[in-house]
Amino acid sequence: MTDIVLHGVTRSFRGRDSEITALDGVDLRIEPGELAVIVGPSGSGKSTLLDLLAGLDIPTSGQIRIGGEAINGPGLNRGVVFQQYALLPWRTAQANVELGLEANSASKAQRRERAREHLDLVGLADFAGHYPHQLSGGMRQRVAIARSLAFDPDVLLMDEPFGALDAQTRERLQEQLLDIWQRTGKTVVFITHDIDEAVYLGRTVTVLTSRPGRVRETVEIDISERASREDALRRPEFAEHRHRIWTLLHSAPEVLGVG
Ligand SMILES: Nc1ncnc2c1ncn2[C@@H]1O[C@H](COP(=O)(O)OP(=O)(O)OP(=O)(O)O)[C@@H](O)[C@H]1O
Repeated sequence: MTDIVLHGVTRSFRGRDSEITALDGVDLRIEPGELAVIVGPSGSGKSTLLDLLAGLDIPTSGQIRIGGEAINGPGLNRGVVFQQYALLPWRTAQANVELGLEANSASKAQRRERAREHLDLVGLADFAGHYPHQLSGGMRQRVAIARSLAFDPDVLLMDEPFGALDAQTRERLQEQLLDIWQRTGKTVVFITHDIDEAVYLGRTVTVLTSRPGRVRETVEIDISERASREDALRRPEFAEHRHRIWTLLHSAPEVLGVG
């Protein structure tokens, strides 16, 4: 299991006549095997943070270490799932999952077997031969998750992965993600706008301030004995955490109109 450490991470973008600081001095530690949720107002640098973790972008200053190693680019120790499915339309679900395995040295038969296993893990074993246009939005996103898990990354990075889905599908996938997380023990970083989703999924929820994004607070989500979703949502701790995060988000300067 792998930890993630951000130390003084700043990312600025040069605009036409000014500089935009998306993230400013972010310090964060995510424990090995943790499901860490990041929330923040629009423009607080959540996607920028995920791109930096994925190695798709590099910080202007500061350092990111994953499993003790400095991040300087993309790597097979990290799987990424974006809001849009990013599946290749001309490949079947099976072939899309195999795609993630083509970069490592597995044989064709091994790739086929691993892709099957992971389609099974997301409940899509019967849809292996279907093309993306034959699948619902939720199914496509499950294929994308299977693809990211198939090459067995240490860390799963998810940028609003359920944001484009209807409420019922979203709830089903949240439950499936918790199940996969418990079964695989991966370190997961999950970005969302949705406070209920954050509290339901997160074992920690880190709240960012509005631009420039800084860590406002990391809230430990401590909900005992979650027998089911309904049970978790009914607990007084759920309401307390929800209220705490709502308050942290809404006391941001942007919302008060003073920043
Ligand atoms: N490549 C870029 N060039 C210039 N500015 C950028 C670039 N990428 C992000 N930004 C700016 O950085 C800030 C943070 O953007 P980012 O997309 O990370 O925020 P976010 O919290 O993910 O927002 P949202 O919740 O709306 O998706 C924004 O002001 C955005 O305009």
